[in-house]
Amino acid sequence: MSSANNIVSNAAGTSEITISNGHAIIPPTFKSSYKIASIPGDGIGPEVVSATIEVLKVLTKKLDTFELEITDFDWGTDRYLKTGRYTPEDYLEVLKGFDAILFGSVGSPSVPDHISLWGLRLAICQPLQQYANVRPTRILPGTKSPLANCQPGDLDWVIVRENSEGEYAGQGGRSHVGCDHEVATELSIFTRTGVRRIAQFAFSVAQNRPRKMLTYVTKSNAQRNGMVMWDEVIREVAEDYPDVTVDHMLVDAMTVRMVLNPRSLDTILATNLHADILSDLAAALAGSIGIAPTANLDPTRKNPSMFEPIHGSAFDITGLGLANPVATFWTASEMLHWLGESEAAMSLMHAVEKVCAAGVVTRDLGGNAGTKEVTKAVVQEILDPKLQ
Ligand SMILES: NC(=O)C1=CN([C@@H]2O[C@H](COP(=O)(O)OP(=O)(O)OC[C@H]3O[C@@H](n4cnc5c(N)ncnc54)[C@H](O)[C@@H]3O)[C@@H](O)[C@H]2O)C=CC1
Ligand SMILES: CC(=O)C(=O)O
Ligand SMILES: [K+]
Ligand SMILES: [Mn+2]
Repeated sequence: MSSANNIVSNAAGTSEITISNGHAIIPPTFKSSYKIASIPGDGIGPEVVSATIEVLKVLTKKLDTFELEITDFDWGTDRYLKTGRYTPEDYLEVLKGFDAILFGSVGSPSVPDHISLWGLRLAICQPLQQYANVRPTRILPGTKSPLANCQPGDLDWVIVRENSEGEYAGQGGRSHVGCDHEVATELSIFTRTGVRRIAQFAFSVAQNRPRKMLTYVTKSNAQRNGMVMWDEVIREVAEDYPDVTVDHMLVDAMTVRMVLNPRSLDTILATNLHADILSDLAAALAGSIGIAPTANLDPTRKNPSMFEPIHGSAFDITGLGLANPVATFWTASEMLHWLGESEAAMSLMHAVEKVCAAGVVTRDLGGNAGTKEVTKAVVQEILDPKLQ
């Protein structure tokens, strides 16, 4: 039987991992030192990843309970332009030697986006079976939602995104290229196994959150095959989680509900494409895409999982020192939870929240601090003897 586990962000703003599939339990393996592969990538990726590594070094030194052995990889567009590949050929074997991967972003104005995305991010997530993409979103203290009357606590969601197939399966092709009668196909692939495993995972997440609510999102009116199978499989899986309240939304109406009734949502399950879109919307509703984290998990723990901010390379602000590092700090906190280092994970989030509450925030959140000022403030909070 496949197993699922979950990252649970609770309403108090802390996270804890519970690992369960109703039956199987796969706890993390505690170590005195974890091997982390750092892949900063392109654009603002290196800016936010280096800020995060600085913060992690201070945190681990202060706690003195475990070490992070961080190895930096230059995999990205510069490497592609020089060698024709984003990674070395044996990159999967290399990554399998690590406990986790910390990723920035991939994408550059000098390479078509589909080449860069498939050359690095998807080339890692899909073969490593990181099928569960987990995207917690909430309004951090001291920051504001663009929604009128939406306070911290009114928007506290975890979006679970299918991360291995669906609309991003990569199947399709182009014929008669360049001719008037050119035809291009983009085939979505939905497997019963793939839907079942992500549904089990999402139900576990919902079950471990205080409200025990799952909203699943499809488009099973217009799309009458794959999406209808999604609905069927989710209803089957729901029978194993009788304590979870389930409801269903069509994706178009879901955007309306997210904006008009954020309190009515808790855990959200959607396909690769739908959840990709909904989670950028969720981040914006929580204040900025610059705060939102992602975990790309292989819940079986056979392969390392990968942690990244949900945002991309942000060409418009690259090199200006304006990138909000909070998304990657929160990402690192999720990574620590996954490794089982929950105390460290919570300390990091407490420090980030105190800095946000004090108004030391970047432009995207309405402040005037740069990446460096926010990073310095978080480091100072971590060093504060009062920080738990
Ligand atoms: N997982 C990944 O590596 C992803 C890569 N991409 C790639 O990134 C490139 C740019 O994509 P876009 O669609 O422009 O999305 P994007 O997320 O890079 O940027 C969208 C907007 O959000 C702002 N933004 C993003 N992160 C921010 C941060 N930390 N602080 C402040 N503002 C921030 C940007 O300045 C921009 O205005 C493309 O090549 C795309 O394929 C996009 C999304 C995810
Ligand atoms: C590629 C992209 O936008 C994402 O993974 O969120
Ligand atoms: K990213
Ligand atoms: Mn995205």
